[in-house]
Amino acid sequence: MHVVVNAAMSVDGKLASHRREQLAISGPEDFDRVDRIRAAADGVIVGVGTVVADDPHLTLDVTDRRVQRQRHGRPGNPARVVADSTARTPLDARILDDEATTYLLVSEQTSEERRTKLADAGAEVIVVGDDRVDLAAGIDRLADEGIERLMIEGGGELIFSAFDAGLVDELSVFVGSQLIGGRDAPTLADGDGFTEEFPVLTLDDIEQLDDGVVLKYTVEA
Ligand SMILES: NC(=O)c1ccc[n+]([C@@H]2O[C@H](COP(=O)([O-])OP(=O)(O)OC[C@H]3O[C@@H](n4cnc5c(N)ncnc54)[C@H](O)[C@@H]3O)[C@@H](O)[C@H]2O)c1
Ligand SMILES: Nc1nc(=O)c(N)c(NC[C@H](O)[C@H](O)[C@H](O)COP(=O)(O)O)[nH]1
Repeated sequence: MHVVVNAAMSVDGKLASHRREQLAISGPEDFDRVDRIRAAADGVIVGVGTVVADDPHLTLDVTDRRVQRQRHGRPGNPARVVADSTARTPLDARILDDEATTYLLVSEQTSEERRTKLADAGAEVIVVGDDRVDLAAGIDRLADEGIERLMIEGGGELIFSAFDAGLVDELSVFVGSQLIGGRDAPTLADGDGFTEEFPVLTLDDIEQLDDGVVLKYTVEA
C-alpha cells in the first residue's frame, strides 16, 4: 500500500482555527491539485474529527479534464474511508451517500446496534482495534478490498497516528499565507507528539500556487 498525506496549513502550521470550523486555507488552484491527488488514489481517508467538523463529501470534480485523465481506466470516485473508533459518524453524513463506497474503520468499542445503523445508512463497517482504530490493521483490510494507493486528507490527529505507525510514504502540504494562531487549533500533526526518533522527510519539490506554496516530501523508511 502506498500512502500519501495531503493537507493545507496556515503559515503557522494550523489546519483550522481553534473553533474547528470549515476554513479555506487553499485557493482554487490548490483545491484542483487536491482533486488530482484524490483522483490518483483508490481511497481517501479522514479522521472522524474532520467528518464532524466539515461534513466532507470526498468525491471528485469529474468535470475537470486533468481529474478525468488521472482516473483513466478506473471508473467512479475513489473509496471514502473514516477512522472512527467509537462510530461517531452521523447517520446523515455526506460521506454516506451513494456516490462512492465508504468504509468506516471502527474499534471493538462500538455496539452491534450502532454498526448495523451505519451499515443501513450505506457504510461498509470494518472492525480493527480494541479501544481505538488500529490504522496498520485497517490499511491491511483496505488492501484486501483492492485499495493500493491511499490518500490521507487529515486532520491532525489522524496524520500524527499515520506517521507514528510508520505508514506514510509521501507528504504534500500547501502552506497558505494567513496566520491562524491558537494553542488549541489543530496542526499538521497533533496526537501526543514525538519525543525521540522524529520522522525524517526529504524535500522533493516546491511549487508556488495561489497565494502560497506546496511542499512535497518523501518519508524515509
Ligand atoms: N486544512 C486541512 O488540510 C484540513 C484537512 C482535514 C481536516 N482539517 C481540519 O482538522 C480538524 C479536524 O482534525 P482533528 O485532528 O480534530 O481530527 P481528525 O480528523 O484527525 O480525527 C481524529 C479522530 O479520529 C478518530 N480516530 C480513530 N482512529 C484513530 C487513530 N488511529 N488515530 C487518530 N485518530 C483516530 C478519533 O476519534 C480522533 O479523535 C477540523 O477542524 C478540520 O476542519 C483541515
Ligand atoms: N486541502 C485542503 N485545503 C483547505 O483549505 C481545507 N480546509 C481542507 N480541508 C480538508 C477537509 O477534509 C475538507 O473537509 C475537505 O477538503 C472537503 O472535501 P469536499 O469538498 O467536501 O469533498 N483541505
